[in-house]
Amino acid sequence: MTSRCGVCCYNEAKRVAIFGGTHGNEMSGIMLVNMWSKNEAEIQRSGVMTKPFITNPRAVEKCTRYVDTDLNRAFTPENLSAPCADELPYEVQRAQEINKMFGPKGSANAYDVIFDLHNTTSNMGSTLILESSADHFTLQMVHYIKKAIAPASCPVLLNEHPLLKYSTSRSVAKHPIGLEVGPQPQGVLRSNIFESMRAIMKHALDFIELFNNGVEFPPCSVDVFRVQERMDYPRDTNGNITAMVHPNLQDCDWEPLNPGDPMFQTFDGRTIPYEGSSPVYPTFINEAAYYEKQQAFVTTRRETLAAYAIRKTEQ
Ligand SMILES: CC(=O)N[C@@H](CC(=O)O)C(=O)O
Ligand SMILES: [Zn+2]
Repeated sequence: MTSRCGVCCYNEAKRVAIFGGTHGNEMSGIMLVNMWSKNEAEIQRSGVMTKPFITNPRAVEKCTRYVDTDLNRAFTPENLSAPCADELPYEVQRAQEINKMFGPKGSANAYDVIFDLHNTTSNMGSTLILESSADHFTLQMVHYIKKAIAPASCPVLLNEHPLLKYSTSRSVAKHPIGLEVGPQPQGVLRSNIFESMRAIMKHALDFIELFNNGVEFPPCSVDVFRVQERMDYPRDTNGNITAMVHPNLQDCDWEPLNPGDPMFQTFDGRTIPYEGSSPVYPTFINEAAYYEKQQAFVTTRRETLAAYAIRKTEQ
């Protein structure tokens, strides 16, 4: 809501959750959430209730992405309204439980903010994932985090593509935000990745505390990478991949890929170039979990979003 003076007012963010283990083999987020569950001091802020929570305990137990189906695709209206039944896939049942605890999605009762901690095998660094360019609270938050961790960089991935957007665990909150840090192999804990995640969460919670204390954040602009297109590996008629990510592209997340640049390399050494008409910024390059999703990487375009000034609604 914009008031007459052009400031966007949002309610205080009193209920905040930090999700880990939405994917059971992404270790840094899981370890942080387990650590904070034992000792909450580090994530406590005045006037905020912050709940660390393991979203997919069975997958964590098995150290696998999921048991029956991807939990981070399961928060669809159909799944959330399906009659409860033991025959439902485990993650659909779990999505219903999470929706009861932290939602209901889209309602006034839902948690204010949910951070969802993920790790990627891609060389993406510390990436914040937004689901809406119209949420000025999260835009201001990522602006604050980017400034706080500079000169280290913190790219923002905006996933509001009509077809490529999916129904995430965090989407039950009023203000969902994903944190994706890599590279970290599946099932592996790397101290540098763990510490990067921890630092970003510190700044994110500091922002919420300032906001709740009545600080007004002035209008600002935020550079984001908007999801454009899913690029699959070349495949044969049986669906088997016939090429790999080209060495020139491997690990080059967020760097421009120009028309004609090498994209894939076939097993017999042939180069397959990128044939788009203009430069794009690839990310999630060679993410292990995306082979099954027919995705070698996703292309993005750079965009600058305008964030309105925000402050808390006066009670
Ligand atoms: C590697 C990985 O799991 N990435 C997440 C991204 C996100 O949370 O939006 C996913 O596909 O669900
Ligand atoms: Zn994940």
